[in-house]
Order: sequence, then structure tokens, then C-alpha cells
Amino acid sequence: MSKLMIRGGHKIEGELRVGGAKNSVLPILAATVLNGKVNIVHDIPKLSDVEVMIKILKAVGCGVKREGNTMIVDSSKLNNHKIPEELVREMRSSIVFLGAMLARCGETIMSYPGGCEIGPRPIDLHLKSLREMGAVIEEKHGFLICKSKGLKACEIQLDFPSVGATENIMLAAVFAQGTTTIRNAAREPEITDLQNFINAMGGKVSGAGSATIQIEGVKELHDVEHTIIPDRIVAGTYLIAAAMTKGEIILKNVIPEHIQSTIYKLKESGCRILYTQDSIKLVAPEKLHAIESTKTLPYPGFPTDMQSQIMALMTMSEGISIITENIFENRYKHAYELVRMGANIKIDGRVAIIKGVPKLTGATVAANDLRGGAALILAGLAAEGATIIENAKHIERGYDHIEEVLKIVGAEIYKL
Ligand SMILES: CC(=O)N[C@H]1[C@@H](OP(=O)(O)OP(=O)(O)OC[C@H]2O[C@@H](n3ccc(=O)[nH]c3=O)[C@H](O)[C@@H]2O)O[C@H](CO)[C@@H](O)[C@@H]1O
Ligand SMILES: C=C(OP(=O)(O)O)C(=O)O
Repeated sequence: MSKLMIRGGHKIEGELRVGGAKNSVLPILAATVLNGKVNIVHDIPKLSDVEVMIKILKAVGCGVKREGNTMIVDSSKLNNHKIPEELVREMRSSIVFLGAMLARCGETIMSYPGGCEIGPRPIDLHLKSLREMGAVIEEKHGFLICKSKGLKACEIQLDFPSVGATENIMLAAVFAQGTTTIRNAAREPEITDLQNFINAMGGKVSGAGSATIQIEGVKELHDVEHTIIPDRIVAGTYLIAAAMTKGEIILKNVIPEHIQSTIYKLKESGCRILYTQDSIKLVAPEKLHAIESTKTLPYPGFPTDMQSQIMALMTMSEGISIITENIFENRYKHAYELVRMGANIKIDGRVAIIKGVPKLTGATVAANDLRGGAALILAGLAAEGATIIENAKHIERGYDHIEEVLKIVGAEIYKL
């Protein structure tokens, strides 16, 4: 998909089911190499990032079969520890193969991961932690050449609760003799999903969801069947679509606890929220109010992956809203595109000041990254007239057929 066209002004109304979380699926697919057996994983969304993951799994010798939203990965015939450079560079999260492949093969070669539209994304914490576990990692000509003669359990203190580094350590430590402890671990729900997946195949991980995770090394793993948790970022995006179009939406298959920080902001903007155990209903107000201060933080703080979408909402919220982006240095490219649609946004370093305007107007804009692209769709749904989004392929990394889904709830949106 290279371009999307949206004719704005239709209310987003109706009911949707939220699918599996991209940020759970990617490390869990990497984890399928661990057991050397059959992995059945349900609720896998159709995303371009998942396609890259499948290509990597096939390249190392795994059998991969997709039946609807279920994927069967047979890692028994894994026979190659080299991950093709073009695949690694296509996707940042290919880096989690480092821990998984070291645990399974004791060696791996891969290039530095790609995908840096949102600012520098170093991997120093990943490499430092794996070295502490006994991996020998040479960095040569843009490649990581990693070897270990049996990783050893140890105590790892992360300088920052990095999601990817926490996952890499969890994967690497699965067979390490003794108990590995990660302090200042990331607490994202996707970390808990990875823990549950590893444990379902016979691993011994505990503490996910807290800042201290322990991984007791085991000798072998068995077949596994697992269902991916719902995507909290996709859920938040669809709630905002209804909020910005004076609509009303019910989302099924959500875990309300996972989206509390987004709900809190939507309530401040005047939206009414009703819950059941696994569904959320949002009723938009006649007029959206400004949201005083939103600071992106590691979970359970407000997610950086919702920053672009909440900014889209703020462009039409009466008053002044302020965002501070604390996670990524350069995650405001969408702001300049929103300005082309009539938004009033000033950026000063990590701070964005958004003064709500009564209406946005359709324009030709460009998606520079995944969530920035989603923000432009949201703005397009609420804007007067037609919006064309170029480079829409970024959006396919994290939203399963977004144009089809939005059509179901009343949007006029087409692929061009
Ligand atoms: C596939 C996946 O799950 N992606 C998510 C994951 O990315 P990812 O795992 O890459 O994000 P991290 O939590 O690692 O990064 C957070 C911050 O730590 C810094 N850092 C990270 C690692 C490192 O070795 N050194 C270092 O300095 C990063 O530059 C960034 O400023 O968490 C991010 C933060 O919630 C989300 O935006 C991404 O959607
Ligand atoms: C930044 C994101 O993902 P990734 O880490 O896969 O680039 C995201 O999901 O918004």
C-alpha cells in the first residue's frame, strides 16, 4: 500500500475486535526457535513486520505455516545461524533473534538492525547484557558476530528499562545454568506475554510485569500453544478515531488495564468510557477539551507509541495541550504533516505545544513512520475534505488492514 485516501467528516461508530499485539508477536515468533519443536500461536495479525519475521524463521530453517490468524512454527530443523542482512535491516525488532539464536545455537551472525525513523535506537544495553552472560560479540563491518560456549546465569542491572533488551536477556537465559535476574526490567504487558509463552513451553520465568524478572535455566523445552494478547496501541488508536469524529465505538478483545494511561487522557478530553471485563465503549463529547500535560514514559506510563495519535486528538481539542516525548529523540515528524492540515503545533526539543483549532482540512501529507502515519489517518477522518497519505506502507507494519477495519465503522477510506 503506497497511498491512502480519506474523505473526512464521517462519524466512527460501531463495534470492532482488536487483534494480537505486534510487540508481543515479534519477540514470541523469535522465541519459537528455542524449543526445537512445534509452536502453535493464535491471533497473529497480518502485518508487514510479521512477514519479515516469517522470512527470517524460514531462512534459519524453520517450517512456517499460516492458517488464518494461527501460525505453526516447527523449529526442529533449524540449520542456519546466520540471519540474512536484508531482513535484519528491514525491521528493528529482528534484534531479539540475538538472544534467541544464542540460546538455541550458541552462535549467530546478524547485521545491525534497521528502521530508525524515530531517532537513534542504540543496542548497547542488549550487547552489554549478553556479554555479561558470557557471549562473545564482535562488531565488524556492520555485523554482530556472536558466540557463546554456554551462556551463564547472572545478575543484570539495566540502566534503562528497555523493552527489547529485557526480551533479549529473557530469551538468552532460558537454558543458562542457574538463575538470571534482570533488575530495572521493562514492565510492558508484552514482556508478560513473552514470559507466559516461554513458560508454556517449559521455561521457568517469573516476575514479568514487575521491575525484577528471574529466569531459571532449564535443560529442554517442549511443544507449545499460545494466544497473543490484544494490541493496546491499536485499541487506543481506534478509540481516538471515534473521539475525533464525535462517534461512539465498542472495542472487543481488549485488556482495559493495559490501556489505562490512554483512557485517562481520553477522559480528560471529555470522552465517556464504559468497561466490561474484555471490552471498552467510548462515547465522544460534542467538544473535545485540551489535555494539559502528557509525558511519554515506560509502562505503566503513557506509551510513546500513542504519542502521535493523542497529538492528532489534541489538534482539535479546545485549549492548549502539551506533550513531552521522553523515550525517542525524534518522534515528532507527524507534527509537521498535521500542520499542513491546519493544526497549530509548536515543537521545542522534546516538547510539543498544541493549540486546538475548530477544524482540520484535508491535504496531501506523508507518513514518515508507523504511528505518525496512524495519526494522519485519524486527522484525515476528522478533517473537512479529502486527505491523501503518501508512504502509507509504514502503517502496515502495525495495523492489520486498517482501511478495511475503519470502513466497517463508517470511514470513507481507500487504498490508492
Ligand atoms: C517491537 C517492540 O516491542 N517495539 C517497542 C519497543 O521498542 P524497543 O525495544 O526498541 O525500545 P526500548 O525500550 O529498547 O527503547 C527505549 C529507549 O531506550 C533506548 N535504548 C534502548 C536499547 C539500548 O540498548 N540502548 C538504548 O539507549 C532507546 O534508544 C530508547 O530511547 O519499545 C518501545 C518503547 O516502548 C516502543 O516504542 C516500540 O514499539
Ligand atoms: C516504534 C514502534 O515499533 P518498532 O519498535 O517495531 O519500530 C511502534 O510500534 O510504534
